[in-house]
Amino acid sequence: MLKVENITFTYNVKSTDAPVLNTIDFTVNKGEHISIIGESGSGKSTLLKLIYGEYDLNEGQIFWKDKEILGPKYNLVVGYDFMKYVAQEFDLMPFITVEENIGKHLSNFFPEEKKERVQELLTVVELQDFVKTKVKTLSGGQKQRVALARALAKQPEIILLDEPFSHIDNFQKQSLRRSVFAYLKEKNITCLVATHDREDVLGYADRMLVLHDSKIIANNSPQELYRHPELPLIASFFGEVNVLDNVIVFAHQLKSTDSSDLKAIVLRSYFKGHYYLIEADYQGAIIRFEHPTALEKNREVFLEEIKRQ
Ligand SMILES: Nc1ncnc2c1ncn2[C@@H]1O[C@H](COP(=O)(O)OP(=O)(O)OP(=O)(O)O)[C@@H](O)[C@H]1O
Repeated sequence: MLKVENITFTYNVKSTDAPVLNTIDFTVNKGEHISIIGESGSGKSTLLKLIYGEYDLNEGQIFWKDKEILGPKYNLVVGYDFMKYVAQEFDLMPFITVEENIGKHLSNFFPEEKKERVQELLTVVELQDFVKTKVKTLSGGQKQRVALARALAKQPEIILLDEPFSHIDNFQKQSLRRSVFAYLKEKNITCLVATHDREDVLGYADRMLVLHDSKIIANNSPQELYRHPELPLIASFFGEVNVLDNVIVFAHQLKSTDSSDLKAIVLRSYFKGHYYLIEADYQGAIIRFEHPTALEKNREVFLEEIKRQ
C-alpha cells in the first residue's frame, strides 16, 4: 500500500510563496489505478515526483508498504527498484535501438527470456515493428511508448505515469490505452496517472484525486464524482457544464422542449459528431446544451432538464 501522509512541498523553501502542495494525504491499495487530475500548474507532476523521491519534502512522509520514500538529501541515487516513473520527458538513449532501450536493465544471463520479455512489452505498447529501430529516428509518440515499455520491463510494483499518452495520435490512443491499462491490472501493478484527458480516466481509474489550490479537493470513484460533483471544476472534467440556480447541470442534461420557464436565444452551434453543442443566451449569460441538429442563430428555444444518467 502507498501511504502519502500529510505532505507539504515548496520548490523554493526560502521564498514566501504558497506551497505547491499543502498537507496532501491519501492512500492507494495494491493494484489500484488512481488518476490525478487538476488544472495546469495544480501540482500533478510535482506529486508524482515527490512519490518517486525526486525532491525532499518540507513536511509529511511517504511510504510504500513499510519502506519510507526519501528524497535526494537521504538517497545518493533517486528512485527505488519497486517503483518506476515515466516523466513527460522520456530520457531514452537515442543512439541505441528500441529493443536495447527496453532491455537495458534486464539481465543478459538469459538471452532467450530477455528477448521474449522485450517482445511481450513491445506488444503491450503496440510497437512490434520497431525492435531494431534506433530511438533517435522515432516520433515523439513512438518514444513515449518505448519509455512506457522500459518502465514496465522489470515489472515494478508501482508505476507513476505523467500524461502517458499525450504524444500518441488519436488513431492509436484508444487501443494503446486499453492495452497498457489492462496489462497493469492483470499484473496487479499499482498505478498513479497524472492526466488532463478524461479518456485516460473513465473506464480505467478506480479513483480520482482532484488537485486544486495546493489541496486534494476530491478523492472518489469517477462514477461518484460524475453523479455528485460538488464543484463545477470537478464536473467540467466530465463535460460541458452549466450552473443554474447554484445547481450543476451538464449540457447533455438539457434538451429543447415546446415550452418551459427556461427560454434561451441560440448564439452558435458546434458540430460534435453524433450531436451539436448549442451555445445560447439565457438571461444575459451563456448556457450550453446538446441537440441532434444545428440550430439557427437567434432562434428561441425552451429547455428542460433531464435526470443525470
Ligand atoms: N522545478 C521547478 N521549480 C520551481 N517551480 C516549479 C518547478 N516545477 C514546477 N514548478 C511550479 O510548481 C507548480 C506545479 O507544477 P506541476 O508541473 O507540478 O503542475 P501540473 O499540474 O503537473 O501542471 P501541467 O498539467 O501543466 O503539467 C507550478 O506553479 C509550476 O510553475
